[in-house]
Amino acid sequence: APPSLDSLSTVLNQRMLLMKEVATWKAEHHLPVEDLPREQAVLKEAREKAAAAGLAPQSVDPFMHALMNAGKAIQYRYLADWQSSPDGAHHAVDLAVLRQQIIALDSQLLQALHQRLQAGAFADEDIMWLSAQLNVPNLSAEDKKAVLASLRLIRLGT
Ligand SMILES: C=C(O[C@@H]1C=C(C(=O)O)C=C[C@H]1O)C(=O)O
Repeated sequence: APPSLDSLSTVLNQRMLLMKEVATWKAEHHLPVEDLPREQAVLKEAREKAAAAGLAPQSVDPFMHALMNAGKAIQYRYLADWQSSPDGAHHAVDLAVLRQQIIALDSQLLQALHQRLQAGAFADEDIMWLSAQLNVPNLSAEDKKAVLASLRLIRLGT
């Protein structure tokens, strides 16, 4: 792997894999996928963690939006699949627990990004390598591209 991209790809996959669990909870509790107040809270937390990790806080906004858009799209695809054949045996994990895990992963993501950017800007090979590593069920090629493109907008803090 190119330097310091390993943990970035691992944590990105972990965050997107959790979307199946989130969708399971929402299906059981008849909750909508999109929760805009929650997205605001996630974004605010990400800016604070970005600043603490040594990144320019606003520069992570497009990345966080792309991640949350990908996360919602993954959930919608699960819910569409379960419409005709419910995932009956699966026991839902509490949404509050899942959200704590998501916030913890975001913190790790921002730290990994800081480490990576200290070694230099993302090169085309880095993006290609990451693209091959991101393999989560129900993640579309377009959503993956948007997440990867937004990575290049992240800047070190001053
Ligand atoms: C993951 C969730 O679903 C959606 C995606 C979010 C995210 O990726 O952080 C946040 C809020 C929701 O719009 C959630 O509700 O926690």
